[in-house]
Amino acid sequence: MTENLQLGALLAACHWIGQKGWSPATGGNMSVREGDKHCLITESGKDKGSLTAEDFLLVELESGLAPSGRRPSAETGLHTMLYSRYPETGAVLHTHSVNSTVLSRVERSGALVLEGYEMQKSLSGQTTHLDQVVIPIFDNSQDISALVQKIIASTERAPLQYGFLLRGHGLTCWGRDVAEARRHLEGLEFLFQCELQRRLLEAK
Ligand SMILES: CSC[C@@H](O)[C@@H](O)C(=O)COP(=O)(O)O
Ligand SMILES: [Zn+2]
Repeated sequence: MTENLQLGALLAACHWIGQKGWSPATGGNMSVREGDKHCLITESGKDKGSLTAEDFLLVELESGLAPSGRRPSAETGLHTMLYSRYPETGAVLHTHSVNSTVLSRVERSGALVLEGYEMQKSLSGQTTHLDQVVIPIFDNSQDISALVQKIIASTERAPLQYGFLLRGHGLTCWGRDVAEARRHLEGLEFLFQCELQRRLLEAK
């Protein structure tokens, strides 16, 4: 296998995520596309803030299995679903920040709607604070296959863009490459913090 040129950028992103406190206690998982049929994803149970290249496993998109026999992330199915259904996806970041965990519970509906923020433009394709950015929220489940099926069913109503929240669990976001996925993560986390503070201050 030739070297994946995105892996260095992903490792740097994982270390940055660790420093931000967005993947505490082994939470989170990260991956990059490796051609049409594979991705490289974090091994299950690793501390995501101190990963090395050896902690990434080659996984088949179709089966979700690692030919090496090692155990990929418990949430591999969410990554392989994104690479399989959205061929432009090049990198996926799943994190467990306090803000994404809390906001996904405070908002009880099936989506977080963000509007009025200049930083919405950190998301590719967004050009104005006047538009609405809709981040779907799916109820958390330990049955990742069932969760993937629910998410796929929801895409018939609206295709996924940028990211989605799992209630009480965290954020999964992606991009065409690591740099874009990282910008989406940082932009969304900024927006989540603004939205939580706005709701707190405006609460009667
Ligand atoms: C710290 S428990 C978190 C896990 O259950 C899971 O949600 C997670 O994000 C990390 O799982 P992993 O199998 O290491 O990829
Ligand atoms: Zn998780």
